[in-house]
Amino acid sequence: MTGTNPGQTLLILGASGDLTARLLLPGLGRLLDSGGADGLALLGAGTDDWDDERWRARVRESFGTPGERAAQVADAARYLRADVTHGADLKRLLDACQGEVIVFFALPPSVTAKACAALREIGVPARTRLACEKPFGVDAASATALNDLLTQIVPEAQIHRVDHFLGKSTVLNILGLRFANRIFEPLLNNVHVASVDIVFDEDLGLESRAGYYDSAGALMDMVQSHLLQILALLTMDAPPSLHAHEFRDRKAQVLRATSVWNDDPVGFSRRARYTAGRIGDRQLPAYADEPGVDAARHTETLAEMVVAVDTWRWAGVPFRLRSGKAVGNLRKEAVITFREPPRTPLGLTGPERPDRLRIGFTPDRLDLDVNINGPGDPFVLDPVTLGSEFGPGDLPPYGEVLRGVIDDDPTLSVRGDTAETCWRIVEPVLAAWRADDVPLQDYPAGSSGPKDTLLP
Ligand SMILES: NC(=O)C1=CN([C@@H]2O[C@H](COP(=O)(O)OP(=O)(O)OC[C@H]3O[C@@H](n4cnc5c(N)ncnc54)[C@H](OP(=O)(O)O)[C@@H]3O)[C@@H](O)[C@H]2O)C=CC1
Ligand SMILES: O=C1O[C@H](COP(=O)(O)O)[C@@H](O)[C@H](O)[C@H]1O
Repeated sequence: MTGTNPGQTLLILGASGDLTARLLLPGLGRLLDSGGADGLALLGAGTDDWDDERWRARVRESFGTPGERAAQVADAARYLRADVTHGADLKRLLDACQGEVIVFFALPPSVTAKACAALREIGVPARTRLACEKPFGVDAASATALNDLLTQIVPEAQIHRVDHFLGKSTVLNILGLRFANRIFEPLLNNVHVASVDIVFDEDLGLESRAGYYDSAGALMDMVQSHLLQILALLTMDAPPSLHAHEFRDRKAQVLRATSVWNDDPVGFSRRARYTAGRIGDRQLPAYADEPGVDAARHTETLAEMVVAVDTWRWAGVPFRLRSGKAVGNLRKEAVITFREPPRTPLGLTGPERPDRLRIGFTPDRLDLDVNINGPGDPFVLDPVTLGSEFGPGDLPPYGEVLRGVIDDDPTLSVRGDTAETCWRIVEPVLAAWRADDVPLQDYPAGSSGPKDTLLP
């Protein structure tokens, strides 16, 4: 144990996995060195025949260049071999924990469900927290079943459904942008806003994740989870405080009012899959030819859908959501496009483009495009862009997420009912795609995406 508080053990189920190595441990290392997790012990578990030393080497490698606090935790980390779907193995793991237990399910979703069923049988120590990765279920029914199972193990307040986008400082900056000044918030409604685009196009391809991704696809992987969370932050009413219950109530309200535009999933969704192509100096094979992919599944690597947020404030404004893999021109931003001014005085001429507020998620920026008088002739309009960089956050997203779990603060986790609501929003689109009512388009890796798009 390190630190001075009574202590907690972070029990990572799936210690040898990709999520643990690439995201979870680096976030933990930074959190430890910031002083945000004193007294934490680390126990890894998995089916691999590792010992403490092998696990400590993995932890150190993922911590990068740790400071003193993180190095201490790495040196004291322990590993136990276990099949986490077996109650007896889980009991052995829980018995090896000191202080309060945080169980992080860094497991394939089907294994998580089995591990939860086993935990329900054996019970867990008081105040145990459960941290579940996305995807949370595969549809509304399975999310409801998983919620039922989890709440038979611990109360809802001790369940953290992780969405690492909510730990991104740029995403959280939406709150400051909207609610810490008088400039933007009065304009964010259907009187002034024509449309909103939330786009997360990545240049990454499958990256050897067929085992998970081929049964998920872009709609489940990104839109159902992360992009709907961004939509909630952009559309919710101001919460009186950022306490978990108020913040999560506000998000839940707008998501409950959200549905496919015109209730028409065929007209207002698009799906596509990348073919072979080049991105920078990388040559990507067609998604369908990637190892582990079953081409007949028709898994989409790019998804688009348009939703309505049917509230007084937002009725009539289309929200276009899109995320794609292997896209050439990176676009990771939310763009709020304003309506035209009611009238431009006669005598002012020149090019006009819509006023836009752009919140960039990578790079982390804020840009406001507005029409004003430019240099030279004062009667000729000129579009200008006023921009600013958001400062970097103290912690990476998984550091923020882990801080919430360790501090027993569920603000940045997704509430059970909201997880189900998000499935309800996308289910009509999933059904239309399964019925083949929306054609699966192609786009070459490295291109800007499919021809038939719902984005302007
Ligand atoms: N990787 C990523 O970038 C992201 C992943 N996620 C989510 O995180 C979760 C884990 O994903 P990822 O790390 O990529 O998956 P991996 O397949 O890389 O890792 C899964 C881990 O679970 C272990 N495991 C499987 N079955 C058992 C079992 N019965 N008992 C004990 N351990 C078991 C595996 O060990 P072994 O191989 O030895 O069986 C492995 O260490 C998934 O829900 C995924 O959706 C979310 C966001 C990003
Ligand atoms: O959860 C996921 O997010 C990443 C994108 O998030 P980033 O923080 O790494 O930019 C995405 O690539 C991945 O497919 C998805 O599972």
